[in-house]
Amino acid sequence: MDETSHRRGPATLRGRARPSTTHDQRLLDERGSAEWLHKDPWRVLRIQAEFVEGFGLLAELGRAVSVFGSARIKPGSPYYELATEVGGRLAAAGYAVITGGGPGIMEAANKGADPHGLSVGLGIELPFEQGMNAFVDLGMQFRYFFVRKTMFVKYSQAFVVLPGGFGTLDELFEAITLVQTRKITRFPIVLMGVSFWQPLLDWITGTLQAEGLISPDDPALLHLTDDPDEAVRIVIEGHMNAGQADIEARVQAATAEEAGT
Ligand SMILES: C/C(=C\CNc1ncnc2c1ncn2[C@@H]1O[C@H](COP(=O)(O)O)[C@@H](O)[C@H]1O)CO
Repeated sequence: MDETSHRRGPATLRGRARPSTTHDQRLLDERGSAEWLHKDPWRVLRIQAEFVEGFGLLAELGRAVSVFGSARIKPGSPYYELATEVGGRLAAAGYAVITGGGPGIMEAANKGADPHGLSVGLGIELPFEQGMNAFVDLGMQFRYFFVRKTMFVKYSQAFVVLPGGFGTLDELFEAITLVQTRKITRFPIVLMGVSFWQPLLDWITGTLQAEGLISPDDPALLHLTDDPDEAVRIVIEGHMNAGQADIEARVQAATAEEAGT
């Protein structure tokens, strides 16, 4: 590294970006202001603590499915009832049901799950006061969206997505991207509410696929249904395939290890 460069972990800082002091200088030599306490590097510890608490809380969850959907859909609406149904059937099939812990579809899925199995809420701190919905058995309130999103993906074997707005679309497209890029494998994504999602699927095939922006196989990453039983069947089949693939991978690894010794 030349003299005009500065290395900070994996980052290279040159020219204007080069700091005028070192970490040691800032640690040992700075006096007075406590401003640094509010700066980003310090926040990393809070972020880290949130990961540790989340991993600790959910480590023994067992199999689980995350259910996403609008915070604004009210009890009594058909989508609320659908979410209650699918939450109940997933729990009866032995899956913990994880939601964002809020109102609307989240509350509906927790409500359906509650009498049959474990009902989980991963809430998010918002500018307005909002508690966990009344049907959450195991809950945690997160400060950071990205930490919370890691928990949904890490501790679920599938996502079920009901109609929603930006928050729901964000959660859906993150999951599709993770599956498409094989960061998570054998992970069913079920869209419930055919008339709501069909226009999006038409755009995905008619525009994204037609313009070569996704692979021809990609639209098949999404399953579409209005039937809670079919949604649960897709989840269970995906899970069984994942189990089979894991067994095959372990057999292959063991065979390779034996051959090497
Ligand atoms: C808007 C209202 C409450 C917001 N409360 C939320 N609590 C927990 N999780 C939330 C909340 N809002 C959004 N989310 C997450 O995004 C998805 C829903 O977002 P959408 O824009 O409503 O589709 C949901 O799955 C959550 O994970 C007023 O009551």
